[in-house]
Amino acid sequence: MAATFRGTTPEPPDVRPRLTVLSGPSGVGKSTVVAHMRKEHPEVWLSVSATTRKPRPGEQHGVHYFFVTDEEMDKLIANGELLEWAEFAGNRYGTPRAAVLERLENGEPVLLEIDLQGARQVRESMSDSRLVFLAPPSWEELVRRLTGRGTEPPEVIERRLDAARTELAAEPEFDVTLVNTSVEDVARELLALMDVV
Ligand SMILES: Nc1ncnc2c1ncn2[C@@H]1O[C@H](COP(=O)(O)OP(=O)(O)OP(=O)(O)O)[C@@H](O)[C@H]1O
Ligand SMILES: Nc1nc2c(ncn2[C@@H]2O[C@H](COP(=O)(O)O)[C@@H](O)[C@H]2O)c(=O)[nH]1
Repeated sequence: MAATFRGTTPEPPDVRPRLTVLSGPSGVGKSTVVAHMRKEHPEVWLSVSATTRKPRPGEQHGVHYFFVTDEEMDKLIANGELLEWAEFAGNRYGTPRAAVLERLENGEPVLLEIDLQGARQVRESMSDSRLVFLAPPSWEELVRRLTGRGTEPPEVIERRLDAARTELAAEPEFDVTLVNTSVEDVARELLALMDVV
């Protein structure tokens, strides 16, 4: 486990946090790690976000995201239905509040995969949450992964890399950093942090 952790492994908190936030720059591998983890541990509940982004090939409404219009997103925000929301690289994203609170009330492990702005909002509103930063092994590898995924045109990749500079500088704000060198190792470490294994 020590191979992937950076910095000091935190002391266990007095009360086990049940809400885990996974954040990190676009393309670092958040979705890949979460998918790997949930293949063997489907009991880890991942919040499905709402977004104004258009679906990528293969993405399904209600599975990967709730794909909404700008007007629908306006309403979700105005009605207080989002636990947090942010604009990221030209699109808006938000976490539906009710589903998260319901799972937490049932004592289920809950995972959010969101950007830095959202992570900061959750830290303010849910003080017992644990914030995990997923870091790339290097800047060059991050660029390679984001470009190699082939889902965004060059100008969107540039916007995401601009955001990545800010996100990487915010690493010290997080409780734990995991370096995504190996998907299997990070998935195992995340499960351990969530007390799932
Ligand atoms: N440890 C790894 N080694 C090599 N490639 C990886 C690793 N983890 C993820 N990848 C690859 O990097 C690319 C980006 O991964 P992924 O889409 O999971 O990133 P993400 O952080 O969820 O991005 P976004 O925030 O844009 O949604 C994918 O092509 C994925 O296969
Ligand atoms: N603040 C929030 N950020 C979110 C949410 N859902 C996803 N995200 C983050 O947005 C970027 C881009 O995602 P992509 O699917 O378009 O590549 C990435 O960092 C996600 O983690 C959310 O509900 N709130």
